[in-house]
Amino acid sequence: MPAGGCAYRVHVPLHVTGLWLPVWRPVRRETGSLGAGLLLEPGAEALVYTCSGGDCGAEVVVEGERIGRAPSVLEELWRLLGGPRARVTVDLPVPLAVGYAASAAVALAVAAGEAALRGMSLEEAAALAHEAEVAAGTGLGDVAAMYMGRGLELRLAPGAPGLARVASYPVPARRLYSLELGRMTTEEMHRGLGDRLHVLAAPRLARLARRPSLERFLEEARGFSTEAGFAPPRLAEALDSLVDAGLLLGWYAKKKVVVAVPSPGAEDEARDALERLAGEHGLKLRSHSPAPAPLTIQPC
Ligand SMILES: Nc1ncnc2c1ncn2[C@@H]1O[C@H](COP(=O)(O)OP(=O)(O)O)[C@@H](O)[C@H]1O
Ligand SMILES: CC(C)(COP(=O)(O)O)[C@@H](O)C(=O)O
Repeated sequence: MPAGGCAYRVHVPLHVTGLWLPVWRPVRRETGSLGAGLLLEPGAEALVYTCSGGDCGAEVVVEGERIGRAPSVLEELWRLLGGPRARVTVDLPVPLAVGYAASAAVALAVAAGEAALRGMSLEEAAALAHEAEVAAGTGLGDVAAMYMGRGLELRLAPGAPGLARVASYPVPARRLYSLELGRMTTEEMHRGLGDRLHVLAAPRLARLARRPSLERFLEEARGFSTEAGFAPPRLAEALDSLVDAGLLLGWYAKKKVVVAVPSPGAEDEARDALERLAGEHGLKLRSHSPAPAPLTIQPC
């Protein structure tokens, strides 16, 4: 930890996409995705310090354990910034490469910290974090969602903050749950999906965009998850039966994370049922709340 106190505190919500359509453009700032996802708390918490020379850079702590090497997205970000000029410590409440868009949260937190000390606008910093995500192959729509969205977000125009258009809808649940099935990088996921991604996601996204609601999002994202093979069939059956029993409003999976939204008033019962399911399948259960705000930054 640097000797002086921190200058800024940055908070970035997590994001789990349920549907996405990559939009590739010659320029990384314009590349992105159309799609929809849920923004979740707790998110990444970062402390920003002034630094000199070898002190500058980032430290990423995952569930209390400092990781040995910085995620690749930070190498891309620093290349765009001409090297680090701040010391940023980022605390993540979830692991990397599961599906919580942890890589984007780290990039955005570090970019916001760098911007604050350099007098750069937050929007420009967020655009650089987006470009770094695209260059690293770790995300397309996560930075825009985290910078602009809250609750349920729909990405209506692709690209970096400044170009993307994001519509947000409040999520009427105090608690949401996630189950972790293992690790999968974004690169592995896209390699596995190949051309099927467009065929599976496009009609579902079009239906959601016509009549956006949490229920429709969950229905379309669940359908996509099962078609894409993110949810093992036995687990999908068990989750569907919790929906049929009225405990869950819905669920979906992306990469190796399942998000389950309880029915209004059934949060405790849903948690008990998910705890049993997690035990049976040897999975990690986490509790979240819908993020009420996008990225925030304040003096320490
Ligand atoms: N223990 C680790 N230390 C450093 N980097 C890691 C570690 N585990 C995963 N990574 C990197 O973190 C990034 C995770 O990004 P991504 O696959 O998009 O997943 P996420 O959904 O968490 O953003 C990848 O670049 C991956 O190589
Ligand atoms: C799906 C993804 C391309 C990657 O998301 P993650 O695996 O969380 O890094 C995301 O950025 C999106 O555009 O929706």
